[in-house]
Amino acid sequence: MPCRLAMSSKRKATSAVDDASKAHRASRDSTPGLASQRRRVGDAKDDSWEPDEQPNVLDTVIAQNTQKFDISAFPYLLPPGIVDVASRDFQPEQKRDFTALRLKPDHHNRPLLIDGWGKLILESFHPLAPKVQDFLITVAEPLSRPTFMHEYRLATHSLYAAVSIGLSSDDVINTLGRFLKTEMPPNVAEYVRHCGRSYGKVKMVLRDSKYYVETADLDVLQMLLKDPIIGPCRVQTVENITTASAPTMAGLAIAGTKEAAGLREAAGLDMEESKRPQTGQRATTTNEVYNVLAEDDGDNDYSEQDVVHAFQIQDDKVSKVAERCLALHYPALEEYDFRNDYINANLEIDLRPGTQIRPYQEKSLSKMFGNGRAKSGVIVLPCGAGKTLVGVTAACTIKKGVIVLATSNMSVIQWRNEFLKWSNIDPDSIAIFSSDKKSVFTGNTGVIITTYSMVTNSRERAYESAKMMKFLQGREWGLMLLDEVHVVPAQMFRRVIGSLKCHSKLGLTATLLREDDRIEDLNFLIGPKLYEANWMELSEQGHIAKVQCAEVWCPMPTEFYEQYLNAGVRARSLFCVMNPQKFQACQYLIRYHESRGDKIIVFSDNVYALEIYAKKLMKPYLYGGTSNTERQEVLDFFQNSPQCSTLFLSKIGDTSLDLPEATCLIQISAQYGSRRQEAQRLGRILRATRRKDEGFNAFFYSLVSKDTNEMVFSSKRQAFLVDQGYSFKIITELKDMDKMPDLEFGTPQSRRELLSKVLGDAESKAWKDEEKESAGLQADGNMFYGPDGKPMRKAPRSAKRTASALTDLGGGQGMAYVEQDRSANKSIKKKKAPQSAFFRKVAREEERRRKLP
Ligand SMILES: Nc1ncnc2c1ncn2[C@@H]1O[C@H](COP(=O)(O)OP(=O)(O)OP(=O)(O)O)[C@@H](O)[C@H]1O
Repeated sequence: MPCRLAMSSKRKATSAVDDASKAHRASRDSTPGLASQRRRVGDAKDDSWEPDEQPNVLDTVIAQNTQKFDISAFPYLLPPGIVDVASRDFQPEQKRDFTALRLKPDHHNRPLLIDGWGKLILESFHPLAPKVQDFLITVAEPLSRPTFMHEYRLATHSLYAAVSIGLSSDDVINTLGRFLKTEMPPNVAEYVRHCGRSYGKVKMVLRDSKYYVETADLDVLQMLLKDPIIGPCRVQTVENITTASAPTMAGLAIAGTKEAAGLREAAGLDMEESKRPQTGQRATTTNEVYNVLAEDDGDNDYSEQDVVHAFQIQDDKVSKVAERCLALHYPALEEYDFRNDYINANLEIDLRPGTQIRPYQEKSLSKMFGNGRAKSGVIVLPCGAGKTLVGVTAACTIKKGVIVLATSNMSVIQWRNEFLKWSNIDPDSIAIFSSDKKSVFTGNTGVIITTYSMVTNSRERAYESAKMMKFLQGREWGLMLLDEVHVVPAQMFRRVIGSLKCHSKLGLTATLLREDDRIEDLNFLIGPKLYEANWMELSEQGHIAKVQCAEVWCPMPTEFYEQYLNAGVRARSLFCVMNPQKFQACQYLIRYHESRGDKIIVFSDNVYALEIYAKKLMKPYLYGGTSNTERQEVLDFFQNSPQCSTLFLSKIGDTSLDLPEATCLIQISAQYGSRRQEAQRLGRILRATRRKDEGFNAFFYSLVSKDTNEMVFSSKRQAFLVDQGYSFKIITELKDMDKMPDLEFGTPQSRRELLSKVLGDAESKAWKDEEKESAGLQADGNMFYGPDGKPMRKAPRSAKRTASALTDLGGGQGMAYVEQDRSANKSIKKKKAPQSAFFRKVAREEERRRKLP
């Protein structure tokens, strides 16, 4: 490590400082697992000041009021926007009170503890831990997996997922019982049994382009029909309820992967062609459906187990019905018996013979195809762990029409390339529907790759787009692949689910996170979480890079801090990022890592700061306003030239950027407390090609201005990564930084000049440049995220214009062009020559070299 942890003796005495520090501590304390992770920093045996170990007024108050403390009575103790300490730190403590539990005599041989709320704690250092972990990942939801203790929770969805792959409630209870240090609490056992009983009773089936709710249980049918929400969603046709013989269950099959080494052939792959389900016999049309069906039941040859009763629901009510079924504890399963689908055309697609599926990819797919059918749900793998290949393999297994939804045009192209790379699909069978390109596949069926915004666009469409949408909506798809599926719960994307008819859906993401509470909605919009990989395990195995994370505290010079305290909320972030000591830390770290041969990405959300930093340090930079050609040029240069070791990136680089050369990341400004952005940025260095080198480590530095809101946000941002097992070291001082030659802003005079420049620009330029960023992003079809981390369709209100590629501006690409700020466009036009000082410098140097004799 280039840095030394050192004691910061200075503590400013202003009340504002105390507030900020308190806020910081409170926020840290409010993050589950964080405090313990922070303490691990102490393992470094330094004598550094540790925030967790300082006496905290809040802790004292809490300690004195353990039984009766009501945080709402003390709102002034918590800074606005911080989750209250009482509910995060204390109530869960009560829930995790294990004192009443009786340990089994041989408890030391067992690695698992459970409380009365279904929370499980695994000793991950126990010899049995790997086995238990495999089981837990099937039946429970991982909450936090730091080095020594893993937390899981038995949740309804995870139990449903377990039952769906053939585990019975008793299997779950007995297996857990074997691993537990204590007896299983009876209420938890009852809860598991309850989930087992209701699971699988209701199914959502797509047949002949119509959606049906199916059940074999007449009591459940009656309940659903009488339900005030589900009842009205029924399609009132002559044939209200149909009764059919139940389709036979088939064995496990991951078809289409037989050529792929590494993917275990599952039992029953050579499944018999089972009988096609008979199509519906008419049952009755009366409102007293239940009674009549009951009579019918007695009259026909079917036993209750052998028949299913179904009623059709309106296409646009599918997610509403699914949501309600879940609320009634009868989740509507979406399972696709693709082997017995004789209606939809087969797609010629198989994995290429050389394709080697990694074990965790195989495991995740086995959860999807666990009972011989394709289950809808979500697979969570870390950034760079190969979600695309998982999606491609699922498509090769189902072998029916596939629709892929991606977040940007760039991602659409990447998906197409990955399909061609991993599978033997005919290139003509892949179509693209994006703002840049529209193509169709030639055969009866194929793969179509599009963006969320294309299929949710509610504006009047160009003729070509409208035709394409009709094509998408007018047929059944075997599989819908939803990339970055965490965006789906946004109101505008929900429509996608209803408007496209798919037999199965697979959501893929690294960060099943939203700052709102809508992530749970994926359970009925897509399906349960089927698999979530362990980041630390994958980095131990070399599939993703090992990363050392650090938060570098950068004190602010007094004159900057005064301005910071007097500034409004938005301008404060400008002073934080323009803090000259932060600049120096960034300069120091770049120099250090360049000298080690690292390739460095510096991330700044603030485009004004991005430009100033990059120009001063003579490095290339990219932001939303950079043209596509220059963007490609800069990326190629960064990847291939030893002359370029550092690249400055705005948030356009957060996702979908494959830069395997990058080994170090420095974050100077970020989007408030967004946990997802932190993880996505870390993802840029997880794919480092050098990850398999002996002793290799990538580095992630988050630079925060000390005693400011940045510290609070930083703690919140890290929470997700800490739960994945990363620990952030706190660096309070960079060794010998002030002795570094050419250190910028080393004199009071230069700092004063910087301050007056920032003050002068604060009102105008700084924020105008954010508009440029937004414009560029919109042209790219990327998502915006608001201060709360929620995805937004449009640029923030301050954005005045939409820039795009010239070809798009003709209106034929299905994108509307709005120009409201003409002067801003002029400034874009002016910038035809390379904007980057770095490139100008390279050009000058080349010119000089040419002139040399
Ligand atoms: N089984 C595999 N064998 C070899 N290479 C693989 C395998 N799986 C994935 N990869 C490679 O790993 C890299 C990352 O894959 P991919 O882009 O699909 O990751 P991702 O999980 O989608 O990342 P992000 O979340 O950052 O978009 C790619 O270069 C891909 O080709």
